[in-house]
Amino acid sequence: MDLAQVKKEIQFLRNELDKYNYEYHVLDQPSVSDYEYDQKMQQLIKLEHEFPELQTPDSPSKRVGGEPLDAFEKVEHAVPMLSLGNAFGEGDLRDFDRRVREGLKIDEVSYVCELKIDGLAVSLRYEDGIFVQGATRGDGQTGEDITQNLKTIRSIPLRIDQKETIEVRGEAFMPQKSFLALNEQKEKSGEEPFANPRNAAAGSLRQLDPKIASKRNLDIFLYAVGQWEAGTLTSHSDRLNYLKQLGFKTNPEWRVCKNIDDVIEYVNEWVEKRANLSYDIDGIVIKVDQLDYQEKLGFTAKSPRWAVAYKFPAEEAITTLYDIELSV
Ligand SMILES: CC(C)(CNC(=O)c1ccc(Oc2ccccc2)cc1)c1ccc2c(N)nc(N)nc2n1
Repeated sequence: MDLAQVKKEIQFLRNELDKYNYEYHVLDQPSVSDYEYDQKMQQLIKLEHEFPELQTPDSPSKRVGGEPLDAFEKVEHAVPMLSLGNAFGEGDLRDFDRRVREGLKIDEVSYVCELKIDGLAVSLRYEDGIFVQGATRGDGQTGEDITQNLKTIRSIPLRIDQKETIEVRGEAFMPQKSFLALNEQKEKSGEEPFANPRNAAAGSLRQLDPKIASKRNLDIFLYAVGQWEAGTLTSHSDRLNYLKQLGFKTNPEWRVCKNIDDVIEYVNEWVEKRANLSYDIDGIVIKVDQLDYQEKLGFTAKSPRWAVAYKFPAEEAITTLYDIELSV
């Protein structure tokens, strides 16, 4: 094959692998076998190895992790990653709603309720449609550059069909199944097991060697947009739909609630349903849906006045469950 044909073949393989990856890890609807996926990946890696000048940072071959880093670089977030005030009961939620309605001088305001995934907050930056940088939350202003590790999360798109610079935020996490398998492996090799999936996800993303992170089956749900010049949407729910349209994995359980009574109903529903999820959650995040209302309410020193995290009571039961699972 001449160089032009190699280029075409590489581009074809990349598009195929990106498509398979999206179907499997974002839609959970694979259209090819693992064997066929691996075959195509091996072909791509071989061609990129033979023609290193055709390597690009957004190739699906980068999912398996490159060389280990000596240290993580610091990253200044273009837009700070804020934290959330907490609510511990129905009274706190009604107080939050009252403060919001008084701040807006209106009688009823709709909210978006989202599951609060028990993982690690991260920010993903895309320039010219390419995933160029991923960082931890850090202190909200400065985080650590963990781009290489985040590239190994198969549900993170390495390219999106949007040219404006955009920063999206979400929670990286380890599914319970992967957590139990990892701890079994650690038990077998006499290593200290992780206490919970959140620590396992944080520990995996803090590995300097991306090949380790690549084997940890991490996943992510995106839930917010940070910097985005071209942002013209008017509600948070529209933004969640837009993130999904761009190819990001968003959590399917979010709901628009027309008032605080519906929010409380949603929260109570998930106190029960939480145990059936394949990942850990530690609460529900409630956000004023309309972006102009968010703008009007603004922020305290470190949190938005238009959002709150309802925290579930810390569960002994869950930890006991992991202990039982490990002991069998
Ligand atoms: C609401 C927000 C705090 C994100 N939003 C921001 O971080 C944020 C940051 C600057 C903003 O605007 C500013 C721009 C410039 C300066 C200051 C603020 C607006 C929102 C948040 C935090 C944690 C969440 C979580 N664990 N789960 C879900 N599901 N949602 C979450 N949402």
